[in-house]
Formats: sequence, C-alpha cells, structure tokens
Amino acid sequence: MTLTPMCLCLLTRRTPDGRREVLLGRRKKLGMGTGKVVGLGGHVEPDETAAQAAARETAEESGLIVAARDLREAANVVFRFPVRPEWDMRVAVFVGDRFTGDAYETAEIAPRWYPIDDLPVQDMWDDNRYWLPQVLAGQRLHAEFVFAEDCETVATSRIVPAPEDREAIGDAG
Ligand SMILES: CNc1ncnc2c1ncn2[C@@H]1O[C@H](COP(=O)(O)OP(=O)(O)OP(=O)(O)O)[C@@H](O)[C@H]1O
Repeated sequence: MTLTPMCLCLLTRRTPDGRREVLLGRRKKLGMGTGKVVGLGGHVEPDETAAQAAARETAEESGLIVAARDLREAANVVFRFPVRPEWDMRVAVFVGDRFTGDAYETAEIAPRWYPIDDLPVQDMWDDNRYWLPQVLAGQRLHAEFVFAEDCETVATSRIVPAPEDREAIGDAG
C-alpha cells in the first residue's frame, strides 16, 4: 500500500517566564484519531510542497499565519497499520517559531499551547512519546512505527538520526 503524504507543523513559543510551549490540539473532526491531542497538519496536496501544506493546514486549523520558508523540516515519520493499510502514511514534520495571530478553535481542532517539558503524551497517539520530545529538543530524525492490531499501540519502532545529521558527525552507515 502506498504511503499517503502528510505533514505536521509544530509551532513553539516562549512564555514570559522562559518556558517553551508547543501548539497542539484536541482533534474534533470525525475519523482517525478523533479526541486525541495531535499536532496541526493533514494531507499534502499534489500541487504543494510539504512545507507549504504545513503552513496551509496551520492556518486552516488554528488561524495562525506562518510562512513555509520559516518552517524547518525536523523529522520524517512513517506510520504503518497492517490491519488498516489505508491509514499508512509518511509524515513530514516541521518546527517553527515565527508566526502571527492568535490560535482559535476551528471545526477540526481545539488548539492549545502545552509546556514542552510536560507534553500530554497520554492523550496523544502512542508513537508520540518516542519521538516528539526529541524533535522538540532540536534533534532531526527519521522514524517508522508499525501499529498493533488495535491500531492504537505501537508494536515495533525504528528511530534513526536524519541522514544529514549522520553525515555531519561522520557516520557513513
Ligand atoms: C498514527 N500516529 C500519529 N502520530 C502523530 N501524528 C499523527 C498520527 N496519525 C496522524 N497524525 C497527524 O494527525 C493529523 C491529522 O491526520 P488525518 O486525520 O489523517 O488528516 P486530516 O483529515 O486532518 O487531513 P486534511 O485536513 O483533510 O488534509 C495529520 O497532521 C497527521 O500527520
């Protein structure tokens, strides 16, 4: 089954007392992951880059305006659901801290800023605890998660540094 190209946009900000926060949100739209806390994002359309899609989805789901050029690609994550292969996807994950506007609730998502040192992982997809803290700490990585039959629990996972970073530290393999 082909992997549907998706994007995820992680915007961060610093509170006046110096704590870093990330914009996530409770997913309202019916379908995959309803009720979970997720990052903003969705499908990459054929006529756009993944960064453009991340900026567009952020505006559609929260009202925040971000430029694609201000987003940095931080991770590439593949999700496989052997009992539901139509859910298989490849997600380009972006992080950014330049944006304008105030996030508001939309039909799709109820956005909220969460402290990065206290992520709501118990309310998120099971995979997030394995990679989201690292990415928000500045690591770039590639990961693949295979979900169990319940389509909720991670059965197997593989996480490696992004190829660019591996070259930078002189590791050929
Ligand atoms: C399985 N583990 C997962 N871990 C982390 N994040 C996950 C995820 N599974 C899906 N996501 C993200 O959740 C968003 C909505 O996905 P999904 O419902 O498929 O797309 P949505 O219908 O909103 O797309 P459109 O807005 O119609 O383009 C999308 O950013 C996608 O990357």
